[in-house]
Amino acid sequence: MNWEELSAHLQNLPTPDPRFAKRMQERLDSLAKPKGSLGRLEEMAVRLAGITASTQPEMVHKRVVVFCGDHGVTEEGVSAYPSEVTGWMMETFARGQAAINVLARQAGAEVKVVDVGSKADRVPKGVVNVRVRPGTANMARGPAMSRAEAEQALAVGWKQAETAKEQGVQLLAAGEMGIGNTTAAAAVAAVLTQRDATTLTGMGTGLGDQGVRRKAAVILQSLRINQPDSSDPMDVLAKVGGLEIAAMAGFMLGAAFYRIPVVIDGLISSVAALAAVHMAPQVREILFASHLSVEPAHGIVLEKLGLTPLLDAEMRLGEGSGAVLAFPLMDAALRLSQEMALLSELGIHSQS
Ligand SMILES: Cc1cc2ncn([C@H]3O[C@H](COP(=O)(O)O)[C@@H](O)[C@H]3O)c2cc1C
Ligand SMILES: O=C(O)c1cccnc1
Repeated sequence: MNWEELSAHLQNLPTPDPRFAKRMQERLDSLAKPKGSLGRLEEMAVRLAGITASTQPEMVHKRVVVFCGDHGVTEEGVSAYPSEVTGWMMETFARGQAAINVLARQAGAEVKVVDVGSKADRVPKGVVNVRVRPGTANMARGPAMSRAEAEQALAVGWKQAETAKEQGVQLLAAGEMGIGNTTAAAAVAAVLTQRDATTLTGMGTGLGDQGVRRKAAVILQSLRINQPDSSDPMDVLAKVGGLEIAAMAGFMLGAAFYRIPVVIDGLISSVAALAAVHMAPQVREILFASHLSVEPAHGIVLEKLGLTPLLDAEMRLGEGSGAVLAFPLMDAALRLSQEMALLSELGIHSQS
């Protein structure tokens, strides 16, 4: 799908069907428990019913897509690890030995790894090679990429949602790998939330206080040099974003188009979500926030999205790790709606 076709779809993304959401709420209210007592699990089941237009949504086929891209801004010393780690982790994903592989096995989900812009010498077997360019340019010196490249990366993500639909995937998670991407994510977050970049800057992979101060200065310089237009999310993604961030935004837009729920992960995927919502507000309706990352910008971004995270496990990994941890909670929510006895079967009535 080319950019013109894709952007035409953005104008009329579907919204959840309130009739199915209402029927699910009625069903939950009739189960053998006090009304509302399953809290956020109930909310999840209701939302899933609306998104899938079904009173018995099935989330059997689950997938996390890990979008990989490198960042030219690593030249400025903004990460505790070198860029080469992105390629090494792609190898590890392919061997099934990264944290995301373990957590996905635990959750009964597939892992799909997509190289949208790494600088790795070779793309490991099993990793989808759709590289738009080998890493972004250093955003502290000029735009990270051209608008056309950002659009291409976005289309890569959309295509992954389309493929998931064709393959019958019922639940998605958006993950990423890209050394330097907490810098890009904080920069995009600063523009889209209109907050001061310094307060949004965190340790990433493990910078100390001095490193975090330097990183904040690099973000401020990148914003000053590029002057991204906050009313134009594509401009923001191109100038101070990243290839995997743009791809994740496209993935979420595509998932909204195909009515597939997406669980977002930590800071980076949440920033991609915010960019997607700025392009098409309906995207929010298919998104679920999994956890609250240690990164200081994450809570602010989730608040802007209007989403409440399910877990706070003090994680700061990425890859989609927190997102797949939330998969079993969604399974639980749906099983409860399907397997519990009804109050009426037990002859129980509320007295209020
Ligand atoms: C071994 C390793 C595995 C990772 N898996 C995810 N990340 C995470 O760390 C990176 C972002 O942090 P920063 O902006 O500080 O570079 C991303 O690749 C993210 O996915 C990793 C980082 C490392 C070192
Ligand atoms: O919040 C995240 O997802 C995160 C934080 C630090 C490093 N990588 C990812």
